[in-house]
Amino acid sequence: MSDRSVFLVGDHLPGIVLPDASGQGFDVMGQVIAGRPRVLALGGLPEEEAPALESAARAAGTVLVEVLAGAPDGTVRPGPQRVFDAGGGAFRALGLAGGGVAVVSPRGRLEFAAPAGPAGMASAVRAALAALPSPAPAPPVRRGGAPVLLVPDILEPELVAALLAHWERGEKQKDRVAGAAEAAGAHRIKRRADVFLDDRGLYETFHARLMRRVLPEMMRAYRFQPVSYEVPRIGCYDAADAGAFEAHRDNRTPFTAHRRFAMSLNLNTGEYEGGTLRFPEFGPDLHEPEAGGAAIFGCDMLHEALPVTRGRRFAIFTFFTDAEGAKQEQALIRQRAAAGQQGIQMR
Ligand SMILES: O=C(O)CCC(=O)C(=O)O
Ligand SMILES: [Fe+2]
Repeated sequence: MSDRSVFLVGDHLPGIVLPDASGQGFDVMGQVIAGRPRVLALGGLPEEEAPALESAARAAGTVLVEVLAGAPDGTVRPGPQRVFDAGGGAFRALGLAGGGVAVVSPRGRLEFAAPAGPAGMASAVRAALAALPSPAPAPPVRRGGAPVLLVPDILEPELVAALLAHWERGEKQKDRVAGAAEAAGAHRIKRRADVFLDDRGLYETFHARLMRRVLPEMMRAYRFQPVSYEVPRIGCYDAADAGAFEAHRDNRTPFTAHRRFAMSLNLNTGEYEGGTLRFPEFGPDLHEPEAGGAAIFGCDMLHEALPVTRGRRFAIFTFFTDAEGAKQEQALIRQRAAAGQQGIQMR
């Protein structure tokens, strides 16, 4: 397995199917246990501690799984689920080649990974259990709302800071909307200063996060697999400018018809007032993912970014498309090139 298959904390995990003691496949991501935290003890637990740890895991609403190096041993015993990873692929993919504790979040992400040897394994499992978020108070019953996918923690704070610095340095495009016909009224609709993400290194890191943290969520929620997305732009809505993007759909011009899903990923929160996202066709709910998290929604949905009334709101935006949309988009790019308009060049 190459380095590319090593998952970082925060990445969405694919199916992890390993044989149990009798050789039967057990999927750590399978529907029988998905939706609960799963605590993986890679390297196994001391036999005398395993039953108590399993009870503690169960009491915490989690599933404890021992992942053992070596082939299935044919011994079925009470205690935690035991699975076998003879090739060590799961150990390496989780970044714990030498063993340790990994936690898979209810959402299906690698939430935590810490190396531990046999002597420290029991206390590492206890520490992981203690660090799990406590269960939410009475959950709300929803009877409406927009079909918008909210994905937290896509970008880590360092990457957010680098993107903000890129905006500071970059050439600002003010109030630009796709399509000449709308451009005249652009300032009315959109009051935002954008900088394209045209730095290759930053783009590549951003791309890697989308691949691991956004595409699997879009597949699960919408069964949609983008084939491409527009060059992302970092936007600033400034209260000084009554920054806002009034109600619109994202695919209603010849220049935007190829778009299928929009992503609006916040780069800061708590530093401005207003600036929330609203889908007026679906009621008054306001959406504001925490910094590093995004709202992803279909491009046919009417939406607006409410005016920023204090401070500045920063976010990064892109639009995903499918194979058919990508063809349309390529045709547009060729038309523009023929008319002497250069696209965005990566630096
Ligand atoms: O500010 C937002 O979150 C939405 C931006 C938006 O709708 C757009 O760029 O088309
Ligand atoms: Fe939009």
